[in-house]
Amino acid sequence: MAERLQTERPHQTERPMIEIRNVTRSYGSFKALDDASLTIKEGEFFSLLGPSGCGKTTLLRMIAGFDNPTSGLISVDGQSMEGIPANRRPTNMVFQSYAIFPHLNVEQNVAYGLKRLRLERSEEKRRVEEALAQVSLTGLGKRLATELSGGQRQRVALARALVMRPKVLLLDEPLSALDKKLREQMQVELRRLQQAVGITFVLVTHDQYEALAMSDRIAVMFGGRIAQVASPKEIYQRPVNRQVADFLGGMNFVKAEIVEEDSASLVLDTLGFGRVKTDKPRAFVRNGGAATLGIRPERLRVLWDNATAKFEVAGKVVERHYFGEITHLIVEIPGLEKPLSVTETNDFGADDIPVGTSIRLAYDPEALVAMAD
Ligand SMILES: Nc1ncnc2c1ncn2[C@@H]1O[C@H](COP(=O)(O)OP(=O)(O)OP(=O)(O)O)[C@@H](O)[C@H]1O
Repeated sequence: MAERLQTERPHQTERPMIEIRNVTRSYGSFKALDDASLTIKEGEFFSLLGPSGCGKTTLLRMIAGFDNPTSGLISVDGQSMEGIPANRRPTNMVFQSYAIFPHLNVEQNVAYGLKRLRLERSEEKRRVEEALAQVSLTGLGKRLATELSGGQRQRVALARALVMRPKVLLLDEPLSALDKKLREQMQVELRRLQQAVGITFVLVTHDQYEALAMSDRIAVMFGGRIAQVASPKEIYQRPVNRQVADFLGGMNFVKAEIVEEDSASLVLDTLGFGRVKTDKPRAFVRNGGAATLGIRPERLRVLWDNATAKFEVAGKVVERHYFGEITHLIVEIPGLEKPLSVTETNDFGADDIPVGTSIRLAYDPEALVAMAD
């Protein structure tokens, strides 16, 4: 396993590539970014994720040098970026609106930034060809930008950034203009490309699935502040609060009371799930005796016929929604103020359960997550 991971991420190291230290960006009294601190490692695919207006583009633009912090420090590859203009930074940015020149062909577009390096013609050609191969556009060099599909144009924009061999590639919602299917295909390609070239990628996105699918780590942001930085799996399975949990897909929230607490675990009393012991999240800040217990809809499973489970809750189906391969059931549980949302595959007939049926749901206590609010 360790060997496989190494080949998958040959370039990732523990060395800090980008350091953000107490960075604030104010517009008058409004803080678009509020005291953000973050370390992005060499070779990492890192995403800044959050709703519109949370400050993610502001942070990306300051790393690129298109904007400056009101206070705080940004360094890239061990060097402070203070006073260093965008074109002298070891970073390159790919924009949402491809920003490629319609009157130039693909090769000329890709070679554009290289001109100021005054390379030998043969070297320039070699680098352009290499960049086109990296984004699977070999053979399309003579095409005009206007003769390309949206996906191909996005690749030209990528090649144009890669040809400069930056230490860090900054991507501002690069896939948001593409349709769903192409976007999903490009997500896989972008991830592969990042692993092949080994450059540190920083992606800005408001799409949680995109961030989960592509990133080594994610920073989730709200209102100018970083709420959580962790791997996709940890962010999804162990969100630090309701806001993060909610933003990363569906989550059932159950009111709980803290009855015991030590450094690593919590014992909670709930109405629907009884008394449960859970891991204590790292950033757990006690807010009196109340807490929230969360469980993802897909971690609740329908118990068929006489099957039993060590951990189960019983209730009644009040709504059923069909989504092709899965069905969403809304299940009322005595004692719970809100019904539970359950996602079940249709392999066993969840799509045929009549509304009004009494059912039992199994869960793994490992899937229960405690949150402070
Ligand atoms: N030049 C400016 N003057 C005043 N406010 C600004 C300026 N630029 C950005 N802001 C504000 O700062 C906040 C953060 O903006 P930012 O563009 O970083 O958000 P975002 O998370 O990238 O959102 P989106 O996904 O919509 O691009 C927003 O409330 C925005 O209105």
